[in-house]
Amino acid sequence: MIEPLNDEDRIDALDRLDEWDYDDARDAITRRFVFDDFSAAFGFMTRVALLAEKMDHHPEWSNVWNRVDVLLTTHDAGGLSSRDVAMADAIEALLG
Ligand SMILES: C[C@H](O)[C@H](O)[C@H]1CNC2=NC(N)=NC(=O)C2=N1
Repeated sequence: MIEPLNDEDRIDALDRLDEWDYDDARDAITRRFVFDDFSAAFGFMTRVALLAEKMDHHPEWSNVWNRVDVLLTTHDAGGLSSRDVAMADAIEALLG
C-alpha cells in the first residue's frame, strides 16, 4: 500500500524539485517541457512512456506540438507519493 508523502517529506521534495510546480488541488507536481519541435517532444514522451512502464507509475500528460505538460500524482495513494518524486528524478536524468 503506497502512502502519500507526509507534510515534512512533501515540503522537502517540493523544495528540491524546484523545476516543478505544486498543484495543491490535486496534491500533484506539474511541469511544462518545451522542445524544438513535435518530433523532439514525442521522442521525450516515448522515453517517459518506457520509463513509466518500467516503474509502473504513469504520468497524466498532454502534448501540443513542441510542448509536453506533465502532472505526477499517485492515484493509489490519493496524492503525491515517493513514486512521483522518483519519477520526477528519473525524468530529470533522461534530460541529462
Ligand atoms: C495496477 C498498477 O500497478 C497500478 O494501477 C499503478 C499503475 N500506474 C500508476 N500511476 C500513477 N500515477 N499512480 C498510480 O497509483 C499507479 N498505479
